[in-house]
Amino acid sequence: MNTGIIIGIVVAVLVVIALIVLGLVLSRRRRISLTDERQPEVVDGTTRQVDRSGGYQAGSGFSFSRGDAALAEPPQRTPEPRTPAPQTPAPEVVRPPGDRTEVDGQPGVGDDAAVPRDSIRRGVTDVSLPEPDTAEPDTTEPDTAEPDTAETETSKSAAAEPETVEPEAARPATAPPDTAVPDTAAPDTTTERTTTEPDTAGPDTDEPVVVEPETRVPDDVAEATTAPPLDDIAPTAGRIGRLRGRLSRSQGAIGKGVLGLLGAGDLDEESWEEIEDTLVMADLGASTTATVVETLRTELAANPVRTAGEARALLKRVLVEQLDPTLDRSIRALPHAGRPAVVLVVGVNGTGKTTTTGKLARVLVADGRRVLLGAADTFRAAAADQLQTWGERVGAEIVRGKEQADPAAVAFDAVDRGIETGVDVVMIDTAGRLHTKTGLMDELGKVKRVVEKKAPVDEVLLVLDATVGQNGLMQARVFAEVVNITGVVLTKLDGTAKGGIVFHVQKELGVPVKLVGLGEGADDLAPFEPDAFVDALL
Ligand SMILES: Nc1nc2c(ncn2[C@@H]2O[C@H](COP(=O)(O)OP(=O)(O)OP(=O)(O)O)[C@@H](O)[C@H]2O)c(=O)[nH]1
Repeated sequence: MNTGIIIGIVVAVLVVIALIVLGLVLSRRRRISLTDERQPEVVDGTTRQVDRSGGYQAGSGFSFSRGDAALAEPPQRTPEPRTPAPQTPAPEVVRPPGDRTEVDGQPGVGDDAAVPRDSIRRGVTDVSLPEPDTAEPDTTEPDTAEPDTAETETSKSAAAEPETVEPEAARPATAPPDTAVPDTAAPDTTTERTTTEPDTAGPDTDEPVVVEPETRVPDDVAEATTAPPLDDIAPTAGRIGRLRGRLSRSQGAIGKGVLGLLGAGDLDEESWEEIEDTLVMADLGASTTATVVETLRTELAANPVRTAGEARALLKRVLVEQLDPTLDRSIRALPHAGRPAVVLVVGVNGTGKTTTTGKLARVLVADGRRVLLGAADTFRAAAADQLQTWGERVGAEIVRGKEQADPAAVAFDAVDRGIETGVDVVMIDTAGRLHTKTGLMDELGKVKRVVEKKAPVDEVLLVLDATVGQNGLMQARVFAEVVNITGVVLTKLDGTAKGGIVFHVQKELGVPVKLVGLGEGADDLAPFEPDAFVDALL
């Protein structure tokens, strides 16, 4: 055969083979796969929370609502869609100068505190609780006084500082669970501060750090090996019923004590006095006690009870009435106007703010919400560590600052970050403060004002320790003056016979008790429901 013909045949065969291969490749590319091999695209620190809830929704137990204050301000930034959270590490939040509150012509946070921030550290945690004396003279200057000038000076001094922008980015962004982040964040963040930031005067004013454990992990495999295991969260519905036994001490006082007397038949004056004493001892407060006794006397005069059951039903009705079941006890923790809800948690030290913040975050996560925690308790490094652990257990991101950093700056950055990442709610844990330290209270007021430059604060939860009784009320009054409290959380009800404080607190403050802490366990938080609560007491 002619060589030319052979070459022609070979070329033709090669062309045919090439065409077949090309056809196969093209047909593969066009094929639509029905299996999603890219699940990790929606897995990050925040979407994990959604996955985690797995359709598990809170029942009627906890009630969440939208804050209406938000309607006033339009959204400043369009939040990102929920699922696509950043895959790449977002090591530190660095705000452009224009974003900082301190260049808004407003006073610098902490500038009017009685004790300057850059002086010796305030020993908040060392002061015993509670301190009933509220008469400490206020030597603090008004908010709007000096701060501006002082700020300008500190800004200048900061501007003079060398801006050695450094290897910060190379530092692993994810703090290990038990590592104190303040230490890792400490030295180099100062160099990242812009010249107009609030408290550049001191070395302690570092930029808040975002800790988002899960978002650092690129894919499922790595996540499985590095992310801490997430907690199982106890069902949120019907908790107060399940935790009923935790109220046993109060139960003995109010329930058994008063019921025993009521069921004893005709009551003489001595018996009524005993009932009154029992209620006062249980911390119902003089006014509520008087009303309860008066109502019981009237009701019993008209319709004497014949059985223990009737006595119980009467006492329950009278007590529930005192708790005003019509009050709105929903937690304003739902996003609105394209922004996350902002919940501020305040109270003196040791009442259980951090614990409550963590517990509530769990409930929200269980409800399928995306939560960001702001550790604005910068007075106590352990508080931020504690909160971080809570966050890691449920997969919530946390923004924290170095110890002694500006709490308002941390709170501001937490809200900013929450808006940026499109979470549902930002919960800010503040430092424990004593109402007798007026400067500290000023600072708390500022935290709220500064946050409100970014987004309205929807809920201010005052955490009160039920075991301190009446002193808690004094604290509450001072807090109510500084920040507009919208709800009370009564903690440690499991450790006291004075469950009656619930009545007193609500009547005194005119603010509903919304949540109760019934133990140190992660899920020992229950919504306050007057009917179920009184039921548990009796
Ligand atoms: N028994 C009981 N203990 C609680 C409850 N809530 C909180 N605690 C405990 O109270 C202690 C103080 O709680 P924290 O959350 O650290 O209090 P805090 O208000 O954040 O304290 P500071 O950070 O110092 O301001 C911890 O040991 C908690 O476990 C509760 O409902 N019942």
